[in-house]
Amino acid sequence: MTAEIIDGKATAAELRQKVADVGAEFRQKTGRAPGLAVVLVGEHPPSAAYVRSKVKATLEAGLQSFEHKIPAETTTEELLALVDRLNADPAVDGILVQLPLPKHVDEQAVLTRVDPDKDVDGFHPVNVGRLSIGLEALVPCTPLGCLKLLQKYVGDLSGLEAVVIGRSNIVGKPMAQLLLEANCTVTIAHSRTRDLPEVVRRADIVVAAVGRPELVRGSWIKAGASVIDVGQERVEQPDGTRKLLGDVAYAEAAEVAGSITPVPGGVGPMTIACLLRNTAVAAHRREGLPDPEGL
Ligand SMILES: Nc1nc2c(c(=O)[nH]1)N[C@@H](CN(C=O)c1ccc(C(=O)N[C@@H](CCC(=O)O)C(=O)O)cc1)CN2
Repeated sequence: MTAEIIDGKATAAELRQKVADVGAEFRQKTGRAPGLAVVLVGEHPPSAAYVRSKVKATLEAGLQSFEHKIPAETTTEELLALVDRLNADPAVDGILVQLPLPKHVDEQAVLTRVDPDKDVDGFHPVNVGRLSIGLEALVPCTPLGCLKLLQKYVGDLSGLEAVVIGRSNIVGKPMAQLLLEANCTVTIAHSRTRDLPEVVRRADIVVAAVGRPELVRGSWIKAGASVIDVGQERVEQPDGTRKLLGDVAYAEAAEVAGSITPVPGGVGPMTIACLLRNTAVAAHRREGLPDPEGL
């Protein structure tokens, strides 16, 4: 079998266009565009690149962008004071603090200071709790993007066996919650899981979010399964070039799977599209408008 390639780039472009349409309608109703504030602390090159992409995508969708680039030496207290100002700013519907933060900053204190109604990353304990009991919440962008890809390419997920590899707060845990909400039978596997290949072999859906390049081999994949690869790491090749690799050995897995995300061009673009989606949703809720349809 040769797997269908799950096109995250095209799916993200469709979602971004929908956000642009919804944003234009919102502007007509309220006289302003939904606004997203992005905070970058320091100059970690990959984070700076992600923030540039987020700002560009925000402006292309016709949303308002507020960019705050602050020095790496910024203290937790100074960052909390900035978050307080953004919480109080009526033009800001969404706040995103780019991770990772410098080591001296209390990350949990910062994420917990963001107004849960503006928490477009879905990392605030209120949103984490709401997601876990099936209430309306702002949901983390990467797992939401994975779910949208699965719903588009697989359809109804009800009753399917899903294995999520990785238990991070940003991807693994919320991904498992979303799959459970979609009526999958969910296993969360991690570094202490015994016989990981055997656990993965029973999955109809595999989400690999473990940060270990090409850990998941083709021989682990059940024929016809859908494989979502969240990993991305630049790995030096024998010829000295650096290649972006996912957590799944793509060529091997694509011979067995029913569908699979590439790296790049799979999950990554969906993360940014879902950020815009969450900003549009947050703006509607803050204005007391019904959630926009089709997002
Ligand atoms: N506050 C947050 N910080 C971080 C998040 C997050 O969701 N919120 N996620 C990651 C990084 N990230 C967004 O911030 C992100 C990662 C990757 C991509 C992406 O489009 N990747 C491309 C490949 C890019 C390349 O060539 O290097 C792809 O997969 O096609 C977008 C966003 C950590 N921090």
